[in-house]
Amino acid sequence: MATRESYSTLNGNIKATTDPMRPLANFPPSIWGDRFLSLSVDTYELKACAKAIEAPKEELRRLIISQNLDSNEKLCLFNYVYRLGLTYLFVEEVQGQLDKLFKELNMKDYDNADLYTISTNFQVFRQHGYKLSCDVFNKFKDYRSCKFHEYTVTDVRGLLSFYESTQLRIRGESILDEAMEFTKAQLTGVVDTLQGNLAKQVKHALVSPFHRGMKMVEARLYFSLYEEELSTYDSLITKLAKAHFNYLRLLQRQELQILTKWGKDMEFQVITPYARNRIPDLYLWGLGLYYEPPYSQARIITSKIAQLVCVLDDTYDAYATIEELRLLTDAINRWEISAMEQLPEYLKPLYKILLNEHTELEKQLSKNGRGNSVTASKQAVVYHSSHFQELARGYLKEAEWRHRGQVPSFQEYMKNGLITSTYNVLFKSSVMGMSEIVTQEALDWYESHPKILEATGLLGRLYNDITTFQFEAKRAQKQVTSVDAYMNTFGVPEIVAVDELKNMLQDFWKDINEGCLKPTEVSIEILAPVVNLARMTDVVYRYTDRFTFPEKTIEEYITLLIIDPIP
Ligand SMILES: CC(C)=CCC/C(C)=C/CC/C(C)=C/COP(=O)(O)OP(=O)(O)O
Ligand SMILES: [Mg+2]
Repeated sequence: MATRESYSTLNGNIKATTDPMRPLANFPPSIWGDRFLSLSVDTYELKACAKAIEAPKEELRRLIISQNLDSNEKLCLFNYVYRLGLTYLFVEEVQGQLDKLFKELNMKDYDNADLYTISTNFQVFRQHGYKLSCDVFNKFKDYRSCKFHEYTVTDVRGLLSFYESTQLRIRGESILDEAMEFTKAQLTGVVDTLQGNLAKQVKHALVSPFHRGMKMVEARLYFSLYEEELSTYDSLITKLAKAHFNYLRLLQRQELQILTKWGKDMEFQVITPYARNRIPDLYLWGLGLYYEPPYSQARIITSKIAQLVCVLDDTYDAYATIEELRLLTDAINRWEISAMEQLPEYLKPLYKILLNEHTELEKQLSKNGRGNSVTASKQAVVYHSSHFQELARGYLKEAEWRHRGQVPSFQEYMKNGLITSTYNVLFKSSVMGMSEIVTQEALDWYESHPKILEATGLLGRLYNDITTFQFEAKRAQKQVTSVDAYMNTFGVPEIVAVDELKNMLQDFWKDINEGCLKPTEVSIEILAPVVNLARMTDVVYRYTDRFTFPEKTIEEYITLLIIDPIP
């Protein structure tokens, strides 16, 4: 690295001679400051809000299992329940009903059904893991002209639901690939001519398709955008949804207060002033992974780990010199407090936090867990620290490429990219946090490199690269990304490389969708945070890097979920 002055290493001890020139990124500061420190949540109020859910929940349970609804009415009800984020309250009931409906399904039933009905049925089955064939859409296509029928174009509600269905496609479903392009083009063409809520629904779906959105935000928006439809259907659902949003909002305020206090106690602002100190934004990631109340511990652990990963990433990419990074990586891989001695003064507090937080986690999980879950979560902590070490080595590899001005082959980049996507660390954080439901079997599954995990990790790596490579190229040394590696390996210009990487993103989503179809390798509860992480990645990196520049999306989402009152 070009340094104004430099550090020298003597027998593993670094001596600061003068200030080196650092690859500072000038990240914008968090807009939240200490704002959430003063959020106080009354425990009595929280309990009362939890209690307010019970009565409408029981009423809705009765409706779900009642014999009075026909199959289409049931699927319609499950669609509302799912889109409002309420399915987890009725897992067994919904599962039992869908099992029966899917078994009894006769494809002939769809002969006279319209585009909206078929698309909604398709979404409900696929969202719950039932592989309803995409052939149900064949009748909307004219096979002589290879085009979708003219009459579909005038059915905007049907088109919208068809567009949402295409987001659930897997590899080989070419009719859904075509339908995605077709519905998107048609909806884009008519959106400005539409009125009222339908206009808002189409506009929103074009910007953020439901399946790829953050669940709780989509639920809140669904509640307001589909209010008329919901209220004509059954006031019971709106009553439950409102009580549920109220409870969740309070719980989230409490969790964010705890995390803000933790961030202040850790003094990130003081020890890593060069890094992104973004607790509320990273809490949003945690919330995106699991919003259900029982996963409070998981949200808090994941958000803390994400903040640690964030300052570590910025230390590697946007502050330390290559010599310092070699020492830091070595110390992280030694994972013992005495290794702190080899670090420059400014890195010592960060190193101490990394180790201390893991020890704290171990203590907390042993204290809270029960029976087998203690053994599994202890094992998860071990895996977690080893993935943290792997992450540090991955970050160093990137730094060495950058330092030498070397561009690796695309294959080599992707192998390391899976590590630097941070997803192995984040997945292990979720395993630790969800300790109540984590078994040794689930842990073994994580370690067996399942396709859905790889697809989610690589989705993160490529999405992040595509939206950040231009910003990162402005630093003192150019960051190496998949865009450079692809251009170099395949000898194509930047525009072609970016296009190819974007196509890969679509394939990763297809693999993720496939991994959620029955029979799944692990339970839906274990799969949920994996898919939700892919959703958060899509939300944050779909257009630009909305993590580094959070005023669009992240700030709007935090305001909607945590600050604004429930209407
Ligand atoms: C990488 C990725 C998809 C992260 C999403 C998960 C997440 C919230 C991780 C913690 C913060 C982090 C490292 C953000 C990316 O920074 P960056 O843009 O500087 O990442 P880079 O240095 O790896 O390119
Ligand atoms: Mg970075």
